[in-house]
Amino acid sequence: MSRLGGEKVEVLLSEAQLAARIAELGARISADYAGQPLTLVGVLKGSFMFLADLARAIDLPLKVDFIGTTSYQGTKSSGVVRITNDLSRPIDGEHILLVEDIVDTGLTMQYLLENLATRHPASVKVCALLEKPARAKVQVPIAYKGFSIPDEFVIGYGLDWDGRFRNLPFLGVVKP
Ligand SMILES: O=P(O)(O)OC[C@H]1O[C@H](OP(=O)(O)OP(=O)(O)O)[C@H](O)[C@@H]1O
Ligand code: HPA
Repeated sequence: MSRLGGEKVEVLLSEAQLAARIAELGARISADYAGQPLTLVGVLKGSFMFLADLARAIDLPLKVDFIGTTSYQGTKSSGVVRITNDLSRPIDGEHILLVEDIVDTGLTMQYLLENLATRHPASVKVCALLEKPARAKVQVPIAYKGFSIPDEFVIGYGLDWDGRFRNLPFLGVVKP
């Protein structure tokens, strides 16, 4: 049995498409933050693979931290965002780039932007690999966006369905 666990999965974005776009995002971020102290904050768990690739595409002396959130059961947002792991240290005075796998309803990012603002960083911006505009419940400013995707529940490249499929190297959709 493969990492697909017997499910039929259609490729939405291939490894090559993801890599090409992440290289572009990394080059833009490198230019925009040149000469400034940058901290990437990965939103766990879904962003772990994107953050690993994005960090290597940024040619700056950056720092990395993580914050864990959860709000989904299966394919449904509960609407309640909970922090499961907090940042490891204070961020006052730092330029923070929140690195997120997907902005779907936008509720997770809205919560995090409000929460981090209370910690007095120099700036906070969002880098999201994916955005699902059709499902937005709140508008979130995404400074660096990889792809807009259709209203389908996607898996792979860090994103899960009930905890599974995070280790697919591409982004896919489960087919019935
Ligand atoms: O815009 P939203 O509707 O809030 O959805 C986006 C969030 O949902 C997923 O996280 P999840 O809560 O499933 O936790 P996980 O990252 O551990 O899978 C995803 O990784 C985002 O953080
Ligand atoms: O489409 C999705 N897939 C996986 N996790 C998610 N969290 C929000 N939207 C999604």
